[in-house]
Amino acid sequence: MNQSKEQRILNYVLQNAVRGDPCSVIDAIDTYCSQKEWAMNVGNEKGLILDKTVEEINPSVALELGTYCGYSAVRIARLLKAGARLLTVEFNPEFAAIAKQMIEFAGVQDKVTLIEGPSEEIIPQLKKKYEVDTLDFVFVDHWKDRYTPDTILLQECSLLRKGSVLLADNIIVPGAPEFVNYIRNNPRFQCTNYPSHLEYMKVQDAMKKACTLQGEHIRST
Ligand SMILES: O=C(NCCNC(=O)c1cc(-c2ccc(F)cc2)cc(O)c1O)c1cc(O)ncn1
Ligand SMILES: [Mg+2]
Repeated sequence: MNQSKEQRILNYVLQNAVRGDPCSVIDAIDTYCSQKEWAMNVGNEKGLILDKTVEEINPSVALELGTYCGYSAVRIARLLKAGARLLTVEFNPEFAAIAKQMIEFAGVQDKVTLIEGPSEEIIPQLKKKYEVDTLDFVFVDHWKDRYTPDTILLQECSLLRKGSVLLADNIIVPGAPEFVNYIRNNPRFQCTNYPSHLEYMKVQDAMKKACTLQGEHIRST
C-alpha cells in the first residue's frame, strides 16, 4: 500500500533532522513541505507569530486543537518552561500516529500529551481525566467549523480564566468566518489580528489572538 504524504514527511524528518533537536525537526518539515509536498503545518512565518505568543504568555498548561503531524506541537513544546505541559488533540488516527513519532523524535514527549479523538468529546474530559484546572493558552488549528463551537465549549467547561489566550490559525484561508464574527462581537474577548501568509505559499492568511477578559465567574445570587 503506498505511503501517505504524512508518512513521507515523517520519513524525511527521520533521515534529515537530529534526534532530540526540535529546531532541526521544524526546519526539516518546512524544507520538505516548501520544496517537495505542500502540507497544512502552520509553517515558519505564522510559526514565528505562534512562538512570540507562547513566549509572551509562558503558559504552564497549553492546549492545541488539531495536531496533524505534530509540527506546531513541537514548536510550542520546545518553548515551554520546566514542568509546563501541552495537551494536543487530533481526531484522525493516521495523523495522530505520525505526530506521536514526530514528537518523540524531537525529544519533547515529556512535555506533550497527545490525545486522539474528536475535540467535542475531549474538551469536557480535560478537568477530570487530564487534571486541568484552567488553560493559559489554546492554539486553535483544527476543522474550521469547530472553532466557534469548541470556543463556546471551553467556556462552558470553565477552562478559560481571565487572561487565557486563544490563537487561531487560518482566519483567511481556508477561513473561519463564523469564528471571526463570534469572537469579534463577544465582549468577553479582546482580539488582535496578525496578517500573514498561508504556509509555504504567497497567499494571504491571518491569525487571530483572543484574550479572555473575564473567566467563568461564580454566578452571584
Ligand atoms: O483534518 C482535520 N483538521 C485539519 C484542520 N486544518 C485544516 O483543515 C487546514 C487546512 C489548510 C488548507 C489551506 C488551503 C488549502 F487549499 C487546503 C487546506 C491550511 C491549514 O493551516 C489548516 O490548518 C480534522 C479532521 C477532523 O475530522 N476533525 C478535526 N480536524
Ligand atoms: Mg492551520
